[in-house]
Amino acid sequence: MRRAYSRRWRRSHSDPIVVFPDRSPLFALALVALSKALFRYRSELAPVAVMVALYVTALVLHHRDPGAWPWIPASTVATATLTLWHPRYRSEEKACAFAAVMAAGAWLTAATAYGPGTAPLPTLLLVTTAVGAVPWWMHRRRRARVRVDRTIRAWPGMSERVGLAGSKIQSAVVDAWGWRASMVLRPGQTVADAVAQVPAIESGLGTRPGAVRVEADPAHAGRFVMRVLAADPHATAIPWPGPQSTSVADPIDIGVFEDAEHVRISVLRRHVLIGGTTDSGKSGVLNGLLGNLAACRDVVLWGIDLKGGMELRPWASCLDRLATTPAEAAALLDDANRILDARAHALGRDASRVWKPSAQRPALIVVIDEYAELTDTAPEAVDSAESIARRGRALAVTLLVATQRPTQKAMGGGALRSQMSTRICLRVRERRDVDLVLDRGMLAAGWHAHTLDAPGKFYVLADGHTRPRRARAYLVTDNDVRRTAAHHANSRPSLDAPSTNATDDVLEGTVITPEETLWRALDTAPATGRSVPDLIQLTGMKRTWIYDRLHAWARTGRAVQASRGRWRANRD
Ligand SMILES: Nc1ncnc2c1ncn2[C@@H]1O[C@H](COP(=O)(O)OP(=O)(O)OP(=O)(O)O)[C@@H](O)[C@H]1O
Repeated sequence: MRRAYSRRWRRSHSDPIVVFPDRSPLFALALVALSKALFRYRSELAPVAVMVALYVTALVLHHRDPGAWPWIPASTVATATLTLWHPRYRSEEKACAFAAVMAAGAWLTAATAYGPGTAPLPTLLLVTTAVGAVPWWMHRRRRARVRVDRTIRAWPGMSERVGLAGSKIQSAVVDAWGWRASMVLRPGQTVADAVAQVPAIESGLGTRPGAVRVEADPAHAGRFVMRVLAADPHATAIPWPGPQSTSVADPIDIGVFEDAEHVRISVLRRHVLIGGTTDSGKSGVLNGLLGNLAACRDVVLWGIDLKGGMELRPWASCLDRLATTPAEAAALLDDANRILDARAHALGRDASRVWKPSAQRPALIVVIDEYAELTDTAPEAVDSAESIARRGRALAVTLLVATQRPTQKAMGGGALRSQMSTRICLRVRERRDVDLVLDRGMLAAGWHAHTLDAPGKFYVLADGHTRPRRARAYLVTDNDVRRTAAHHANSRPSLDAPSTNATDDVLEGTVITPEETLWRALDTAPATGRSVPDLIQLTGMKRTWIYDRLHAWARTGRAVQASRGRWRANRD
């Protein structure tokens, strides 16, 4: 249940004014203190107020018309049923409200008929109120709302103590993880002032460190949103739900924000930069993206992994090409440029402006894990990468780049980084790295990636994500990767004819996919075939992967089992 507190709230919740005769100051002071306490604890005292109201109603009804009691059960059932349809309540809340209305109605019926003072009705009322009050008192969001009410009331004084004197809470919303408030700054104050005061605000509100977030309001320099988290929704790893995308045009769900909203980013026509220190979860984010892209029939995936293929090898069966040495990487990027030329030519012929991906004309995504390795070991490839970054968008050739620290040197100059329109910043070691990954000025605007405290936590700057909101990526396990890669390996698309023709003349000598290696091994096998252990060693792939391909090719007559456990190409 969400509830907005606005100016209306202030009008209807202003402190009560107590009027009393000017005779006894002590009595007057006691009355003021009591009425203030009753007002302050009105939410906690609500069950007692309901009990008193029920008793008085029963007293009046019993004295006026005790025979009217049959009307009460009918209206009770109608009211209780209405609570079940309330759209803002969750099912447990509806069940509690239903039970409370039914119990109150039953008691009121009996008390109207027999009189509220007739035993055991008073005892029953007391016991039922006490039992019914427990879930009310324990209710997490009721307590959160009360805390928010009190904070709003205390803010004028607190704002001075936390260094934001004159700022105001304009409205507040309680949600599943805590609450957030629209704040108005005093003229002259800036969001940067609020960001600088975050630790003081946390101390003033009495929260744990790290519970308060400040987000600028893009529409007004004198306003911001203050997010207060009662509990950290990112405290534990969030399991990967598996691939959700079926087309490269679908935004990919890579994790969740703190308010449980999903983080969806587009990779079609948008180059992606993933930055973060070692062990911050870069490969996890890459795996989440690859897991979804592997399930899409309109994108071909190429990979460059200069850490010996450690990160991308598990996806080999879904990658059309995988480069693991600097020479292979340079050749791969060269080929991607040839594809760009061929596609540009094809588009010119068809008088089209952009390459629209389909299963027959797939997009091409080049994944580069640890870009700094590429600039270090294959500097000649940097121009090719930059050319893809500059020209690739319209031609549906996209880069997905991960790096530990995207300095000018590591990125081979700033040209590539400036083309990356989607930035994912995981934990960085130094404050200034935030501006390196995201862009200049982002640290000052509240994108505090240096304070992220667990792997997989990140900030994202992309279309539709322009505020500094913390998110956590799904945890993609090795098992998830194995299962997803095996599931989609046989249904990957091939490049379109213009793209294939553009690279055909240079493919000789470049790295080939495990599938191609397997086919060559079968094609050159002796008449007695090659053993499965040999095929495993030649391709570097698992037994199940080998058998999946062999059986698929055997079904189409492409390969045959020469003898038990030995296979070759069908030459008949
Ligand atoms: N989203 C996540 N949730 C929880 N744990 C995660 C998440 N992502 C990664 N981890 C854990 O963090 C550790 C490091 O992750 P990962 O290898 O992805 O980091 P990295 O930044 O790629 O590291 P390196 O730079 O050394 O390659 C792993 O043990 C992994 O299980």
